Amino acid sequence: MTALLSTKDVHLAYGKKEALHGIDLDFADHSITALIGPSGCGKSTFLRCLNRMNDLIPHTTITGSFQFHEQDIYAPTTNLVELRKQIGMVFQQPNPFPFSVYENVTYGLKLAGHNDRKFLDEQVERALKQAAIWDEVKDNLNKNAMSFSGGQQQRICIARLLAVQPDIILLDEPTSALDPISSAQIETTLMALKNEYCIIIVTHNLQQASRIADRTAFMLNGNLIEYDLTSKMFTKPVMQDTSDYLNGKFG
Ligand SMILES: Nc1ncnc2c1ncn2[C@@H]1O[C@H](COP(=O)(O)OP(=O)(O)OP(=O)(O)O)[C@@H](O)[C@H]1O
Repeated sequence: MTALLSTKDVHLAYGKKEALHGIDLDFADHSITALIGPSGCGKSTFLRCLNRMNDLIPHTTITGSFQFHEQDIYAPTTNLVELRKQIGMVFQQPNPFPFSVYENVTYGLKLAGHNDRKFLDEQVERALKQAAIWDEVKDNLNKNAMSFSGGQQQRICIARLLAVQPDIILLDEPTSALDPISSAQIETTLMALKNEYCIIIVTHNLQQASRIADRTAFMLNGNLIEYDLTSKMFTKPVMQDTSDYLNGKFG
């Protein structure tokens, strides 16, 4: 596998408490990787390392290597705004800005200095189509994004991220606050997006991981226990802990 993003020996401590104990994970382009494991095992912490969201948490120490496009994500010269454009994040609770759909999707582009109306219109349509929400909002682009359903808001947030053409999409339990139909729509959207992006998703939903992820990483107590093709891990896990977790013995 050729890795777009490669991490080695990642340790993270919140104050004196170490939450990640040396994680090595490679992520391929054009694929979905799921991070699974019981509550508190460090999935979200690890995910947030990938676009330096943990930098915002005081007293956090991070060591290890994070190579992305042959660049060290934690190099002092890294431009964080640019990094978070290249490695965007979708959260558990949909968090559109309290503006129109159009303003949400053009937000990052305008920040980057794009003002040409035709260009912005094209990008809005492209991003909303990629996020599979265009048909539902195309006649209401000036409506407040927060007036849509939770599932629609989540897809608007995905479109907002896609507008700035990221390389990697991080998702932290993006469907756990949604109803089953909205969750299924997001899963279908992600399956289509993986043809163009590297997608990394934290999920508690093992069925979801088995449905959409090419590879799955199982974490436990801040350690990476097993990482493999999802089809293999879910049928023939190597480690006993993985087998026990997948069989519902804990977690
Ligand atoms: N901001 C923080 N400050 C201190 N400790 C934290 C912080 N965030 C997480 N932790 C601790 O780090 C460990 C890993 O938490 P994390 O949220 O990454 O796990 P998780 O696997 O994503 O859990 P969940 O599935 O419940 O979201 C836990 O012990 C948690 O209490």
